[in-house]
Amino acid sequence: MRASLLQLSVDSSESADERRHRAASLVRGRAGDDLVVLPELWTAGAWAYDRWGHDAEGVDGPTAEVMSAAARRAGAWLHAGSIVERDEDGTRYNTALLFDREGELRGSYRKIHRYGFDTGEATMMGGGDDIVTVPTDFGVIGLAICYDLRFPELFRGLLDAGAELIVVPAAWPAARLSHWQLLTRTRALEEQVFLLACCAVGTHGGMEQGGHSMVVDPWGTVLGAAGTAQETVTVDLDMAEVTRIRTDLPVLRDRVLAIAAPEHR
Ligand SMILES: O=C(O)CCC(=O)C(=O)O
Repeated sequence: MRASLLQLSVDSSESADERRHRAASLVRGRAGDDLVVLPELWTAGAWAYDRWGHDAEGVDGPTAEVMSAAARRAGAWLHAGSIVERDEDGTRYNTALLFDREGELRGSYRKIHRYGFDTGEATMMGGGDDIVTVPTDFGVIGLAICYDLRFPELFRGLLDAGAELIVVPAAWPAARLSHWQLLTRTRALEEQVFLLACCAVGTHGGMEQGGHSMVVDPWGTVLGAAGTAQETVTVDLDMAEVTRIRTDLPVLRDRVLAIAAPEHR
């Protein structure tokens, strides 16, 4: 299967609506791909806290509408990155959306681990509760977002739920690029999955986002990587590699589940 990461520039020079239409045109141009991926919170801006109230929307809001149409036009599965979701009670979430080739919303995931410690997302958004995997015609996709990369237990949960390919949209700070490069490879290697990590570039809200989107195979090898400009990374993935590597190097079979007992948590 063929996948593309759209490493989008997200800065304060355009409105959410302008960026939505720019992103949609990039997605429409990916006809022939099986999966297209966008970064985290690219509509409002992950670091533009002052925009979140204005740009928050439902999972059937303007981003979903435009992305659904773009997925249908490209004939590809579309991981539309994440949006600032506002639910009917007014609570905001950082929510990833996954559309199928017909533009149907087939999965949504509310980011479980909120970044910011005592600021930003950690105080302005609610956290999700659910591990989400979605079966597709090329394999089972697991969903995670940015800061989630620091929490291996989520990725083990995705593995146990059947994930063969994990998609991670991000707005990772450039200042911690080395963590990004280490964690993406580590999560792919430890769960023996393909990991598709799509980061934004550009500066807004005083934060430079690091780019360096990458695709890592279940052996931990980087199959494709971007730099620091807006660009597209396209890779061909042999999904049979997941079973092959899990069979040839059967470390997952050697898990000792007793050490995950609740008293040790
Ligand atoms: O963990 C980090 O260093 C960055 C996380 C982050 O930027 C995010 O979750 O939005």
